[in-house]
Amino acid sequence: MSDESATRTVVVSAPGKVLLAGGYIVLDRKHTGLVFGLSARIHVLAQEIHTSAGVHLSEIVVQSPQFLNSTWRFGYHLVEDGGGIKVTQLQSGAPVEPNHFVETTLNYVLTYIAQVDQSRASHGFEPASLLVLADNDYYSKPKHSSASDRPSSSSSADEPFPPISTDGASTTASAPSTSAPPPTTDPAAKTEPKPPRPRFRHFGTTLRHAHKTGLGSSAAIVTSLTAALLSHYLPASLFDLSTPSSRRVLHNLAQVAHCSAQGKIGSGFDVASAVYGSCLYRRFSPALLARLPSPGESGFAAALAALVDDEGGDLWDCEIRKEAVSLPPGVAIRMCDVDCGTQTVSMVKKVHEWRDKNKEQAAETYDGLQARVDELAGLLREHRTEEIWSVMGPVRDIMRGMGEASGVPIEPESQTAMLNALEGVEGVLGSVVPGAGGYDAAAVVMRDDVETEKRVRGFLREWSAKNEIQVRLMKVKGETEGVRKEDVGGFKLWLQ
Ligand SMILES: Nc1ncnc2c1ncn2[C@@H]1O[C@H](COP(=O)(O)OP(=O)(O)OP(=O)(O)O)[C@@H](O)[C@H]1O
Ligand SMILES: C[C@@](O)(CCOP(=O)(O)O)CC(=O)O
Repeated sequence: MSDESATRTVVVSAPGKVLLAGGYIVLDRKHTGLVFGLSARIHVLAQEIHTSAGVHLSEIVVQSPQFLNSTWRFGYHLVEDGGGIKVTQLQSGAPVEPNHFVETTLNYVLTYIAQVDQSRASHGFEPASLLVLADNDYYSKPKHSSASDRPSSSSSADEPFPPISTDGASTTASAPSTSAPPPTTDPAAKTEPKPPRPRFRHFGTTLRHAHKTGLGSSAAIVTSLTAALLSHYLPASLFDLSTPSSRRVLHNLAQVAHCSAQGKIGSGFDVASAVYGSCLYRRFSPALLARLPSPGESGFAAALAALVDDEGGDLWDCEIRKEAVSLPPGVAIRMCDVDCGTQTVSMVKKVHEWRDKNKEQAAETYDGLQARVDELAGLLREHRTEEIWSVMGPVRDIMRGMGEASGVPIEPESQTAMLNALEGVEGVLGSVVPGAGGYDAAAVVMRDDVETEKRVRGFLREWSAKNEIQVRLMKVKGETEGVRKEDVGGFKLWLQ
């Protein structure tokens, strides 16, 4: 690797999220939500593609080597009338399902880069490879994972999956997946020590069929992909992730791209926490995005850059209060995966229908929940550990009430039964079905010690057996840090 390309190789990671309190109300600018970042991160490694002498490539390749059939190749072109850069997914060989979040992010970020770095227009974008590596907790465990947790020989050979070393890092770059040993049924193999769990597991399925746990994978990937592209293509004088102004650019650009990919239905709390980590969040005015042309439309590039740069500082009216949020020492936020997942969009639609038909009751409920959000943030910030239960219980009651009134399973009965019992375990301080509720992973606020963890694991094991379901305590913990640059050295076995 030349010195020049080494400096352009970058790894960025962004955290997942848990909206501990404030689901639904945070969609309204009148209200706020209490969101924690999570230790589960999505990493994006950006590097140049080296071609043989005389070979000219103009491609951006995004790969998620933990999933089958997850290599997306894009061509790109400049659209006339200031329509920006548009990417087109290239198909070669077996058809690959589009990745809407990745494609949309490329359209927005490449357009922004071309607009702010005018010198680039003359030579376009050098080909680049972007590798997405998600911490294992973003998806439920595959039911029949092989002993090695690596792809079987049936996975596509164009999906590099380096062999795993004992520390979870891979040992060679771009080794075809066929190098993984096939699953064995030899009974003698049972006596062999279990191979170490890889840091980035192969899920043995396509992304579409993966069971997500609800940690905010789309916001984390849009944010880390945006940051990786900006860091890779722009000189440090125009983008430096360690500066507040560049973080603001990243936040604004990732919000716009994520909102567009999501169909403008979210409050943006997940992107805010992917960038800034834990915070008390008030959303931006939805009108902010209303005037922005779509990618490819006349004037899109200039309007996007003006919106993202916000030179006057008066466009983005969201509030991200980091100082309002912390965790008492010795207390952790943990997550319990119930291996189901939830359709947030249809739940939001139904809750809004109820809110619009029952204005008074809804306003009372929303105000009641807001009071609890503020109280809970205050208790945690002031380290009043013994009082946590006294606010988390009422948060659950209000969420359950809102679910019953609107006919939405915000806290489904099965979750109610489990959380009630779980709250009886010594060391558990409170629990909640976070965010929109439903069957995403439940959040548990508990003492951060091995004894409590043992008791909680034991409880979940028994609960799973008794109820013939699969509930498990995930490794992930609440943490405060947002997006960050990672040491490329830790990923060198994924380098090309
Ligand atoms: N590892 C990955 N590689 C590439 N794209 C990914 C990856 N993980 C998630 N995505 C993108 O994010 C989409 C999932 O977004 P979705 O909003 O449904 O989930 P989520 O953000 O995890 O949900 P929630 O907000 O409930 O946690 C996928 O369809 C894909 O476009
Ligand atoms: C319902 C909502 O307020 C929270 C959704 O949270 P989650 O994706 O279920 O963690 C929607 C939003 O704020 O984007």
